[in-house]
Amino acid sequence: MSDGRVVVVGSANVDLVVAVPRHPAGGETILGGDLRRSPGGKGANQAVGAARAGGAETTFVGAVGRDESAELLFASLQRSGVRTDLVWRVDVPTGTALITVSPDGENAIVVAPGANSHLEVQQPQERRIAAADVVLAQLEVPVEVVLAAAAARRPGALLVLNAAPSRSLPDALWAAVDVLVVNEHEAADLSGPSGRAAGGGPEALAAGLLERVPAVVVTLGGAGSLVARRGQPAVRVPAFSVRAVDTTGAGDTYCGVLAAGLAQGRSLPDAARLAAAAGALAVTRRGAQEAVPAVAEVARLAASG
Ligand SMILES: Nc1ncnc2c1ncn2[C@@H]1O[C@H](COP(=O)(O)OP(=O)(O)OP(=O)(O)O)[C@@H](O)[C@H]1O
Repeated sequence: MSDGRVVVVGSANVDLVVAVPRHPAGGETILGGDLRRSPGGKGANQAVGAARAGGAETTFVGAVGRDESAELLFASLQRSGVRTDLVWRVDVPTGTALITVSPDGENAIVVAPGANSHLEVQQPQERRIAAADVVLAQLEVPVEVVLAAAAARRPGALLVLNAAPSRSLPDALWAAVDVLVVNEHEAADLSGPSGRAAGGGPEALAAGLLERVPAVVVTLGGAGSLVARRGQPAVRVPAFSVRAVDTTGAGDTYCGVLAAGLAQGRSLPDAARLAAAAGALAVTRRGAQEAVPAVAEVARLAASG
């Protein structure tokens, strides 16, 4: 099976995380624990997933500033084997997520998109996209960028869209998507009032979304995922049973490995099984990119299921 070529187009952020006894109220100052800085952003996380856990030849197309945060992101991407030669450097701070975590594990997050808002797809990026088997995108960068990436694909190459965070999609993007990956909330948001009223379960939501795209994957956390394709019965992909420590980044690891599997010529259900193994391993470790497992670990867990 070939390595497969994936181009991930999306966001890169540095996560600044502080544990707090409780979230502060407006106007209040509280003391928290030590500051943790870690590489994140859905695009960068998914690129690490595709390369490190999925084994695909992966290019990340994103934008960062000329600051220390950018260096942290480059180091993490490159450590995982992601090609970073087409990442834009702009005169705007690198995207930053300010995250406080309370003892019950609830996060409060403010994102400053910074450089992510300045991402562009120009000729060098278009050429790399034209050589890809799969283009993987999310919605933390301007939607015009996702459309430009979709337009640069060669015939037969797939656009996998992780429609997160939730926002409505323009018709041109609906028309370009080959595989839509959403969690249950995102599926309900994209389905609108009629989809939600149809009974609400993942099968019903996926059936509604199949009217707009040829294939849908609904991720269901510890309950696994659902793979639905037009004209075929939907397939439930069970989760692997693990001790969850930190669920951050499970969805991103899943998306990266799903894209890698498709680029390597696997069927959607087969790619989803590998993605489930990678997502399960990711929840056993803290952090986002730091928690992404290696290909061999994913293969071992997948073979045990
Ligand atoms: N607790 C868990 N145990 C085993 N597998 C899990 C667990 N949580 C997630 N996974 C795997 O990872 C996949 C993606 O997780 P999830 O559905 O939570 O994505 P998400 O909502 O996009 O997550 P997030 O944005 O928080 O990373 C699941 O479909 C499942 O296969």
